[in-house]
Amino acid sequence: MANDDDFTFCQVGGPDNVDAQKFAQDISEIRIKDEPSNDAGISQNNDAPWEGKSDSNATTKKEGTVGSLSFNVIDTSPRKQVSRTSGQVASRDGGSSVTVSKEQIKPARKSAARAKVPFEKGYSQMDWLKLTRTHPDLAGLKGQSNRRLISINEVKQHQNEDSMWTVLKGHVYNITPYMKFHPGGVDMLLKAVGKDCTALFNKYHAWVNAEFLLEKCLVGILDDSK
Ligand code: HEM
Repeated sequence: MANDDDFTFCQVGGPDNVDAQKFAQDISEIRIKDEPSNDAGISQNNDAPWEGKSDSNATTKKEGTVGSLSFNVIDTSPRKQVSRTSGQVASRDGGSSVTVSKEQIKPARKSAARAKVPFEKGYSQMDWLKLTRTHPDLAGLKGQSNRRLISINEVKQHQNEDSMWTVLKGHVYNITPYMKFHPGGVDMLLKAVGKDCTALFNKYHAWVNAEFLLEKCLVGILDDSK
């Protein structure tokens, strides 16, 4: 829209947006002659930048003119999950401005099958945090520094029940004590033993803060010079 008088704002609900809501209501009855009309005289459009593209999240967009002004009203009323943000919207001719908040529709998270394993009594994430705070040597360092450079060959040697090491994001961890606490189960975590598990880790849960969870299991830094 090249017209200098064009402006766009959102129609929203909520007690703190009475002005914007009233304004939106006042103009919501306006129809556009040339536009092919549907039942409500509303043109469906999904091109607002904060919209999701799925049908369930569809928003309505009304366009029209008042005097020399043309406008869009984008109704983003919540269908499902929403988050709120707020901001200032002003007409481009420098005229009055209204503070509105827009209902931002989050795309629903894809329902990938989750394979979380019910934890055994005493092996919840809370139990793990307690253990990391109280155990004197979870990594099994026996006084050695955890800044030591460790080769991948040395990591490969730690694949037995008593000592299971893995590499994650350049850090070498002794994950033996974490095994039964892993929410994805022991079998899954066993796939990490003796190798660099960064790709696997990111595939399943890149969001997990392993640096924090495994802080006390750090045995050294991967020496990738060889
Ligand atoms: C080595 C460090 C790892 C840590 C600290 C870790 C930690 C976690 C945590 C905290 C969760 C719960 C996630 C949530 O509730 O959102 C989880 C779940 C899970 N993890 Fe791991 N994990 C590790 C490695 C791995 C590896 C290597 C695999 C695959 C081979 C794996 C597979 C899974 C699966 C399948 C789940 C359950 C599904 C899910 O929550 O989405 N994890 N892990």
